[in-house]
Amino acid sequence: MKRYPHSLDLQPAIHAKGAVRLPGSKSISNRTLLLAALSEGTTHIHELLASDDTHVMLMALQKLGVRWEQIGESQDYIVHGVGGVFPTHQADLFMGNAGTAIRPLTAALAVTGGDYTLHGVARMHERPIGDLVDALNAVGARIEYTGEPGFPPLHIRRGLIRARQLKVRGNVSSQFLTALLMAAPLMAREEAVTIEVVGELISKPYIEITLNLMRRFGVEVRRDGWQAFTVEAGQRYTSPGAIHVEGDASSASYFLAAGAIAGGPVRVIGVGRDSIQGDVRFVDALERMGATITMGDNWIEAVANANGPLRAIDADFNHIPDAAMTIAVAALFADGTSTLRNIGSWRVKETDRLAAMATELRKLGAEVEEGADYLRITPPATILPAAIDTYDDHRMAMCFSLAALTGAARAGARIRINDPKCVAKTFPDYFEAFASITKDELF
Ligand SMILES: O=C(O)C1=C[C@@H](OP(=O)(O)O)[C@@H](O)[C@H](O)C1
Ligand SMILES: C=C(OP(=O)(O)O)C(=O)O
Repeated sequence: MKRYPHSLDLQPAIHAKGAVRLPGSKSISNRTLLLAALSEGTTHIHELLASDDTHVMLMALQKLGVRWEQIGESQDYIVHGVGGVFPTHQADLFMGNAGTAIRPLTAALAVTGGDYTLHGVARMHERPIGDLVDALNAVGARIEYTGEPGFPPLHIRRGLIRARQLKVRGNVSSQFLTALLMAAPLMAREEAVTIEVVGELISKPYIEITLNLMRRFGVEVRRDGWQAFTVEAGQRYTSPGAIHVEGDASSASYFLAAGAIAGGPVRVIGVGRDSIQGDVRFVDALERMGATITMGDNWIEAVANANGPLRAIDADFNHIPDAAMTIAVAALFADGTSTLRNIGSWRVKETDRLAAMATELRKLGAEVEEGADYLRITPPATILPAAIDTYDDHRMAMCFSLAALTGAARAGARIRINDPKCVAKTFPDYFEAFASITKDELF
């Protein structure tokens, strides 16, 4: 893994320009690993993400008796599927802070049966999982909390699943529905399984990623809008042979925003117009702010507004909660007050992102109103020098690097990023990639 100093001083950079090859998508990587493990046959995964979140999934699968091999030094892996039953029936699994690992694995392990404990870093033990546990225990799973009720660590024992109809709340995290969907074919051996969503579902595009990958592994899901999802009996995961992981669209957001803020063109390679990741819709927000976006099959490019600064934006960001953090920092460069709405889920992610974002934007001189589920950001006349705390949140480190661009340069401000190594959760080489588009103006 990368070694970064305790803090990183970013020199102001006037222009951002260049091309960046993206690391693999976290959401696709961890879903693909689990589906490949559960399926019949061998799957060749191309360009898996190398990061903390995929590492914990790979290690967990290994402990569960799933065989996989990395091809040389590449990010290509071969996973030998176990056909729906993990060989090891007892394991203690460390899940780091990876929501895309702990939630789907909890459902899969509760259904396949065995004696398992799942735990993570301190923050993981503050991230809710109660809606998923309730949904599973209601149909006969035996999941217990070994710490605070509603949160990991968890102890899973063999239960007797009687699942025809499951109900899950969708307003805290979409990952609970994703977890149940991925486990549903394992429950639907003899009878169809329907999962009903209770109340509002947030972060909807992530469910499309889940359904898309399940289909590629041979399982069709019938749906009634966002309310109910049915897996017919007798469907099994089967390997598609090979699968390629797209570049990460959330990771793309930092570079595209850099192009929109500081001239461009900045191109990201690895994700394009046919992406299955909802976060590619981040470009709609950048366009509304005045940037020019061009998309190819496998790339996206951003150029700044030629006629003046970025325009302020007032929009609902529920569909792209991760990339929306990038907009919050881009708002520092806009011509007025921006409002990011419907982002309440920020409070239960790597940190309380609403509070963290408000605190750190204020250090740079912005006026910030922090609502229960919104942020209103008025940029300062000039960005102040500041040491940005990152709260062990990779996205705080990555999006605040943008504060070192043009506006800051005029003020001569240095931006310090504390604890930059937290980017390892999804993008260990982030700061090298960021330096490459600002060339020798940074560091
Ligand atoms: O399913 C996924 O891959 C993800 C869903 C989102 O979480 P929520 O559904 O909790 O908003 C997102 O923030 C997370 O980074 C990845
Ligand atoms: C919320 C995030 O992660 P997780 O998959 O752990 O929920 C994120 O990457 O921004």
